[in-house]
Amino acid sequence: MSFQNEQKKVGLYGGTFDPIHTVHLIVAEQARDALNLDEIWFLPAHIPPHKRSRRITADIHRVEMIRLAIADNPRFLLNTVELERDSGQPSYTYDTVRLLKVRHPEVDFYFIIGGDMANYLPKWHRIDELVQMVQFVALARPGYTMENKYMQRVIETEMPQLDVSSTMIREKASAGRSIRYLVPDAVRMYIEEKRLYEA
Ligand SMILES: Nc1ncnc2c1ncn2[C@@H]1O[C@H](COP(=O)(O)OP(=O)(O)OP(=O)(O)O)[C@@H](O)[C@H]1O
Ligand SMILES: O=C(O)c1ccc[n+]([C@@H]2O[C@H](COP(=O)([O-])O)[C@@H](O)[C@H]2O)c1
Repeated sequence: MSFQNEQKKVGLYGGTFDPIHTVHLIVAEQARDALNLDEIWFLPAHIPPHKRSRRITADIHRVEMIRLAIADNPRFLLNTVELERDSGQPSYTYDTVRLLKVRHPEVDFYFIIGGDMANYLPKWHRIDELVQMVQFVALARPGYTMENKYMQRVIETEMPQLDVSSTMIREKASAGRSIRYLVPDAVRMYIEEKRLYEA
C-alpha cells in the first residue's frame, strides 16, 4: 500500500488474453503481492508483436473476458490503451509504456511477464531503451529458462509453476472438452455463449 505523496505502484500485465485464463490471474496476484503493488492494469494487445501469424479473437471479446475475469478484484483494472492505438503497427510495449508514463506521472510502472516472454526480451522493440524506462518482473513458466543479458535488470519472482496456456484452452474448447476451472466461470460461460473457439 502506498502512502500519501508516494508514487503509486502499478503492475502492467500485457497479453493477448485469447482467452484470459486462471493462471494469468495467479501470475498477476503473485506479482502484486511480491512487489507490494497497488494495482495491476491488464493491457490487452491489439496486434501482439510476436503472434502475427495466427488469427486473434476480436478485441471486443478478449476485452469482455478480461472484464468478467477481474470483476471481483478492486486492485485489478482493465486498460485499453493498446486498443485505442490503431495504426496497423504491432502493439509494441515501448510505445505503450512511453505513453502511460506521460499520462500518469504519479505512477511507478512495473511490467509483468511470464518466463517464455522473458526469453524473448532481446527481440523486443527498442528493448535497450525499454529496460531503462520500466522495471520488468518475470514469473517462471514451466519449460522455460530465463537467461539473457537483460535478466540482470529483471526482478524474478517465484510462483507455483502451472502449465496452462490460452492455446490449451482454445484447443480444448474447440474439441468440445472441459475448460471448467482453467478459466473463471464467467469467462467459460461467455466462451460457450459466443461459441468463440468452436471448430
Ligand atoms: N502458465 C503461465 N505461467 C506463467 N506466465 C504465463 C502463463 N501463461 C501466460 N503467461 C504470461 O502471461 C502473459 C500473457 O500471455 P498470453 O496472453 O500470450 O497467454 P498464453 O497462455 O501464453 O497464450 P498462447 O497460448 O495463446 O500463446 C505473457 O507474459 C505470458 O508469458
Ligand atoms: O514490444 C515488443 O516488441 C513485444 C514483443 C513481444 C511481446 N510483447 C508484449 O508482451 C506481452 C505478452 O505478449 P504475448 O504475445 O505473450 O501475449 C504483451 O503485452 C505484448 O505486447 C512486446
